[in-house]
Amino acid sequence: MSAGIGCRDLRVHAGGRELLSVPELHVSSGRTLAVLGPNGAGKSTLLRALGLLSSHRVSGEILLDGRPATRSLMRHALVAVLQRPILRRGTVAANVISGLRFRGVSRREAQARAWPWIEALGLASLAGRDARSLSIGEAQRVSITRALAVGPKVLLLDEPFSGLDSTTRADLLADLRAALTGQPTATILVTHDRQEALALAEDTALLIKGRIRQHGSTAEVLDHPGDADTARLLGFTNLLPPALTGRTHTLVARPEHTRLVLGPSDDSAEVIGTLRRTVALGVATRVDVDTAAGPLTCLHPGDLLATELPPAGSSVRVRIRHARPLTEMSLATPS
Ligand SMILES: Nc1ncnc2c1ncn2[C@@H]1O[C@H](COP(=O)(O)OP(=O)(O)OP(=O)(O)O)[C@@H](O)[C@H]1O
Repeated sequence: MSAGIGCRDLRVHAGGRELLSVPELHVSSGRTLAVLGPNGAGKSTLLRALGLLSSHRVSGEILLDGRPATRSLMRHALVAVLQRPILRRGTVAANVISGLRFRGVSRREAQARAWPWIEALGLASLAGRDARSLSIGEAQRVSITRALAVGPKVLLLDEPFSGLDSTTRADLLADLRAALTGQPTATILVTHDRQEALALAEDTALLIKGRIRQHGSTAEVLDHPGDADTARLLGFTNLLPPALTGRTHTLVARPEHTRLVLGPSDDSAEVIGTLRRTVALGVATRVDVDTAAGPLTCLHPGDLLATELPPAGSSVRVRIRHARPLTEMSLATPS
């Protein structure tokens, strides 16, 4: 019996169509899985189905510690944190404690158990504040602290960082990762942001059109797209088919690894194209190039002077560093 949450032959239907089909998935206690996918991929559908929270037609098995989950078992095991924090009236401390109180823990014990989490998540100075006066970032921090204080077997996070500014998000991600380390919680983070997957999750599953296309360690999955859809999702937006490169596989590359060749060069790995447009982005300059096999985007660091770049319509050479072949990864669940 494997501790954690999982599913077998999970299918979800609504509105006369299949929204999700996941033959097998398992997240062990103590590990975090990021489910990364574009809008409409089925991420929230998967999360709700796993938590037995779905209002759609669901078939298959949801497993808690290797056994079929019931609603009552799941209610005790699970805490979910959603995109918009829902806080109760009262102070920050009262909100953090409320998760434990809701589970029947006495006030005295709830306070004793919640306080270390209030301190660990940096909320001590806000503990007496009215929760309704908090910023969205502070409110989400309270919501996450309330979830952690419960010590859940399963923690489901549905894009909880998406409304936060980048600094607040980075801080909360780091604090959450530190707080989860060593805890026997199986955590699933739904996100469309690969930086969040990198910051929080040891494992990542790529979900596209209701199917898991890749699943493995986060570092491996994020760097090894298996098809054009996953390449786009992971930021490898430049596709180079064999006809363009002479290689046996299609290669993919990130724009930041794709540059115009601005000086003389006889590098045989270059690609020929026509410069379509140049856009100054402040910290970088984007150059769009049309090739015989489709468009390529180059990203040059800094603000390139117009005089350094050839005019639109010029024939240009493009050099690609760190191109990756599209290679199917194993869909096996990581241990
Ligand atoms: N009741 C319904 N009937 C038909 N289709 C539905 C229903 N509810 C959701 N869907 C569809 O299911 C698909 C998956 O939705 P879901 O909210 O799970 O995606 P998501 O990956 O979480 O997207 P986002 O990142 O935009 O929140 C979408 O195409 C959505 O339109």
